[in-house]
Amino acid sequence: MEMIPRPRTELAPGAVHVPDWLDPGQQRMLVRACREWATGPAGMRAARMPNGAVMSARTVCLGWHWYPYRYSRTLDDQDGSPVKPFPSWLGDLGRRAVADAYGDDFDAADYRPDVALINYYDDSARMGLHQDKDERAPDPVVSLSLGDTGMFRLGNTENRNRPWTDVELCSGDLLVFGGPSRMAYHGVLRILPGTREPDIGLDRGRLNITMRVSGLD
Ligand SMILES: O=C(O)CCC(=O)C(=O)O
Ligand SMILES: [Fe+2]
Repeated sequence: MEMIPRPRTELAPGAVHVPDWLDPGQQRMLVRACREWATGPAGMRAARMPNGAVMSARTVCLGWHWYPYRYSRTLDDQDGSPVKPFPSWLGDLGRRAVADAYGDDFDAADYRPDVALINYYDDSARMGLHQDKDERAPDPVVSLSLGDTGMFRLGNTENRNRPWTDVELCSGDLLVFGGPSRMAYHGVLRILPGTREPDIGLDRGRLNITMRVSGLD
């Protein structure tokens, strides 16, 4: 947490950054949960893109398993085992996140995320600009950051060029992007090693949890 409070910011219409949304106890609890989800079998892996390139972030999924570029109930690009369940408490947290970010602008009570992607970034990992577009529902994406700060870029919905807004996502920060920003290109430019604070049980690197509504059944 910073000494100088960072303001809550609307980065673009429908994209709201709420710094320090999670208190240290909640962050610690989430790190513990991520550790459990990351453990094998069917643990974290670096997804392979259709062109053969391997992502530098490592990912584990809950509810629906994502691999480039679709969702499945089974880990088709790993051992074929069933995806880990999406816990209802995580959905509750996602609903509170949308309610806090949007206030009355969106009926958060109806927000029912059924997918989470947990990404782990080591010091050199990044994530190229992309859209989250394998979901079939228009609902917002909820993003929670833990550990080292990530330099995040929120672009426009048309292409990977400007305009964009760069923002540091620090441990405990919430970002919700929905509405007119739901299809915004976004990515992680770099990790700022050694910036994690407070002690939440993550010695290095950055965790990011995104919750989404798949629109699948
Ligand atoms: O790590 C982040 O902040 C973004 C992750 C992301 O964009 C994704 O998982 O699709
Ligand atoms: Fe994304």
